[in-house]
Amino acid sequence: MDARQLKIKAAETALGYVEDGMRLGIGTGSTAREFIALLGEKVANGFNVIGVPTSEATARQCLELGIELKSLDESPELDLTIDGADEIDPALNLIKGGGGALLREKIVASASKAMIVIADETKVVDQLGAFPLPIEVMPFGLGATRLAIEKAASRLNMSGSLDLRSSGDGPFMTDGGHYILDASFGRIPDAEALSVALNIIPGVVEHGLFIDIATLAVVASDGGVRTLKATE
Ligand SMILES: O=C[C@H](O)[C@H](O)[C@H](O)COP(=O)(O)O
Repeated sequence: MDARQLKIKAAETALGYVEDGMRLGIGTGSTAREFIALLGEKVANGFNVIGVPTSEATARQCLELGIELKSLDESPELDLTIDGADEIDPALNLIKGGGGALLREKIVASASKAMIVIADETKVVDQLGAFPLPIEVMPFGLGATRLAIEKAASRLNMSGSLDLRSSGDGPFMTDGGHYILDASFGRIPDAEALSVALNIIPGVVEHGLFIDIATLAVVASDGGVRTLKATE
C-alpha cells in the first residue's frame, strides 16, 4: 500500500469512533484531509456532526463538503478530536505542527474529552525528537526568544539548530500570525520537562509537544490497522 492508502485506512478506522450528533474537533494535515473526505461522504448521506476545525485549510475543506462548523466559542466542549501527528511515542505523547497548525490543534484537542491520532506506521517512535520540534513564536523579539529557547534546551542537556520556517518568499506565518522555529534537538529524553521549560518563555506562543492529550492512536501499516493506547 502507498502512503496515501495507509492514511485512508487509518482515517476509515477512526471514523468508526465518530457517533451521530458528536461535537468533533477536526485536525489538519494530509492524514486529517483523508479523514475529512470520508466524513464529508458520511455527512452527505445524512450523518450529523458539529465540527470545530483546527486550521483555515481544514475549515475550507469542511465547508466545501457541507460539514457544519462551529467555533470553540460557540461549542467550547467537544466529544472527540481526530487529528494526525508527526511522531507518536509509546505513552502516546506526540510531536505535532509539521503543517504549522499546532496552536489551534492543541487548543481544540485539549477542549475534547478524547483525542484519536491517525497515522501510518512511520510516525510511531520509541522516543520523540527525530522529527524537528515546531515551536510557534511571536515575530516580536524573535532573537531574544530564540536565545531563551537555546538556553532552556541547554539546561536539559539538549542542543541543535533552530530554523525559522520559510514559506518560500518569507517566514511561514501561522493562522494566528506567528512564526515557527523548527528545533532539531535530536531525541528528547524528557518531553514533559522540555514542554514546561518552553511554556514559560514569554515569546513562545505554543510548541508541538502534546503530552497526555491523545487517548488512542490508530496506526495503519501493510499488515493492517492497529490501535495503541497509552502505556502509562
Ligand atoms: O500542523 C500540522 C499537524 O500537526 C499535522 O497533523 C501533522 O503535521 C501530521 O501531518 P500529516 O498527516 O500530513 O503527516
